[in-house]
Amino acid sequence: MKQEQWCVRVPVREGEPMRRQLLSDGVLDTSLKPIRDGAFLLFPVTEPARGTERWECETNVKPTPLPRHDLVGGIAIMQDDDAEAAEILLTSRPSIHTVLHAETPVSGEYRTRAFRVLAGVPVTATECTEYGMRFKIDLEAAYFSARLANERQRVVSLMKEGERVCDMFSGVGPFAIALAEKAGIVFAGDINPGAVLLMEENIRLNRCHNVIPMLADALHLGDVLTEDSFDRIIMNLPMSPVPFFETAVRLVRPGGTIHLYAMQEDEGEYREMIEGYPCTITGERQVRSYSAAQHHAVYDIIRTIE
Ligand SMILES: C[S@@+](CC[C@H](N)C(=O)[O-])C[C@H]1O[C@@H](n2cnc3c(N)ncnc32)[C@H](O)[C@@H]1O
Repeated sequence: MKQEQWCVRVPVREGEPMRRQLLSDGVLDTSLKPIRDGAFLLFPVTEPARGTERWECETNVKPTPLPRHDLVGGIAIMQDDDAEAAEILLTSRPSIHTVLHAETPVSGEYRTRAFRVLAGVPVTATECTEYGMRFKIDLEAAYFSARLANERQRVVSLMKEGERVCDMFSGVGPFAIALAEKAGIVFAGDINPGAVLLMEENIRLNRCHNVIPMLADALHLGDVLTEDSFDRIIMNLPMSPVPFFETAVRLVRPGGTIHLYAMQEDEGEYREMIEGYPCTITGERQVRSYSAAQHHAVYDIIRTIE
């Protein structure tokens, strides 16, 4: 049977890194095998994005297509409430211990979701690895997205050794722990006690002696941390960053950088707000698509040297 499929094309020698990246982005269609086309490999993906193409394939479709899912550590998350499909998924992927159905979208102050167990071990906790780091997570207790793995590495690549960093909305600590590799010190705060507990475990697990976890409302960080002292600020609360931007500008030193994450429909939606401060935007890029209308964007911002 012939069918059309969205694929990402890469030279064969770049196949494995691309497979890992697509897997960590949660877009690799694991129900289909990669396709060899001369010197290239085509990886079937579950959603079209920049750089994907339509490809007609006929011979490599496995008999039972797997249901669509996101993978976080040993947990598969299905949008469909289909226990039969969940069992198929569980039995065909030995690394999956639990299949969950997301009953609500990401919501509330803690940015969490409610889940129901469809198959496997009845837990919402798991461990995942990202660029050699290990993270304990509990999907119902605290936010975590594996789709930001490459973005965290992009920020690491921009850093100088010994930087003083503040992660204002750190969750279970993936940014703080990734950046700790180069930073002198990272202050990492979150308002969710469950997230801070997991962050403490992850700091221990990854032996990051330079990360200071804090149970803190980001609005008040300016009262406890030294103003004008940070080389870099991470602001990953993309649904509502505006009330916190003033604090970020207070904390960062002149010439230091703020990475502001924001959910937006059109490019440049936050430019006017940012330009109301003594700041210069040095870059704006799309990190990932979020829904048909919105994408998760990052603005790289430098505090102006007056
Ligand atoms: C989108 S998550 C980002 C987590 C983490 N940076 C990551 O990439 O996985 C936003 C986090 O901000 C936290 N949060 C929400 N409001 C906050 C506030 N006023 N102060 C501190 N943290 C807050 C939530 O609990 C949540 O863990």
